[in-house]
Amino acid sequence: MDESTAPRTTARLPRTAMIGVGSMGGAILEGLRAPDVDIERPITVTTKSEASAAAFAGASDVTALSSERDSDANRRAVRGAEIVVLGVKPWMMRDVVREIAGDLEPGAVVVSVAAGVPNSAIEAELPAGVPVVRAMPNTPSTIGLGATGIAGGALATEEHIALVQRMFATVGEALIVREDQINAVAAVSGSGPAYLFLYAEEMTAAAERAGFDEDQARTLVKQTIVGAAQLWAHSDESPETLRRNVTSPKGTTEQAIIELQRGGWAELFDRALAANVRRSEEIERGE
Ligand SMILES: NC(=O)C1=CN([C@@H]2O[C@H](COP(=O)(O)OP(=O)(O)OC[C@H]3O[C@@H](n4cnc5c(N)ncnc54)[C@H](OP(=O)(O)O)[C@@H]3O)[C@@H](O)[C@H]2O)C=CC1
Ligand SMILES: O=C(O)[C@@H]1CCC=N1
Repeated sequence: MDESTAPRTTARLPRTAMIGVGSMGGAILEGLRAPDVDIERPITVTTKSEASAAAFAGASDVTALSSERDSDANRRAVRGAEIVVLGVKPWMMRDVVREIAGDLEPGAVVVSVAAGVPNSAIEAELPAGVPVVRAMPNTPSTIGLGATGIAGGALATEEHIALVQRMFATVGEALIVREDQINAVAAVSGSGPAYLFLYAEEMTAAAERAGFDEDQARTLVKQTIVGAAQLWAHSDESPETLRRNVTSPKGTTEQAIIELQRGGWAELFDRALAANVRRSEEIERGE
């Protein structure tokens, strides 16, 4: 573990509100709801639609409010919260921040997970002195295996950043980075699960073309990806060594690897990551 990652801790996380619990906010929420996570419960969450809030009906650990049913839902949710996690789309962020600005508890830290929204843009909509921290998580947070980059804004102290790191460390690895690295975190790990799922889709389709039925192809590919990932997780070896362990000299893997390397992966990944970062920069410019 890098020294900028936080150890999992047993200290209780304070009262938390989450504005927007869709794909990403919902993944963080599910991670935080794990029985071994020590957090003040209930966690208050808001959604736009009543249908999304209704999914939490009967839950004792989550209070869900929708802005469709209650136009004050977001303002109500942040009252009493020491951490406010904003999980709405980037282009909704400014309106939501303006909406809650007057109802934040003194000392509350505002955490945005939005791509392409700088801390300064959020700070500009808040009363003077409210600390803001950016986090760039990913969806495996839902099972406690997330990877999150964290960068404090101008008013965030080491304690604020440590608190946010502690929260995200309960749902995976949480690294403190510079804010100018957040777009690259989005490109690598924020979006990263999608690249792996694309690999799974393409590999499954190739397996079907090689003669397996859909179920067989899915089983072979899924178990290979999950097994290889677990093997890496349980090993001190580099991916290169683990790859070489599969690749017998003059064997079959070697031939496939030669073909794959002809695809120019280094340039391909450079281009993909650069396109991802460019999109964050466009969002930042309001495009
Ligand atoms: N998806 C990912 O893997 C990642 C996403 N992010 C960032 O996370 C943010 C959210 O993305 P994602 O989760 O994919 O988006 P989703 O559309 O899945 O979720 C958005 C959530 O916001 C809610 N919402 C919309 N408007 C309001 C409102 N006015 N008040 C309260 N809640 C509202 C929606 O409610 P309803 O369900 O009712 O519509 C939904 O719960 C984005 O800023 C994105 O950049 C960052 C890293 C990874
Ligand atoms: O695609 C997106 O914009 C978000 C940010 C990182 C992952 N998903």
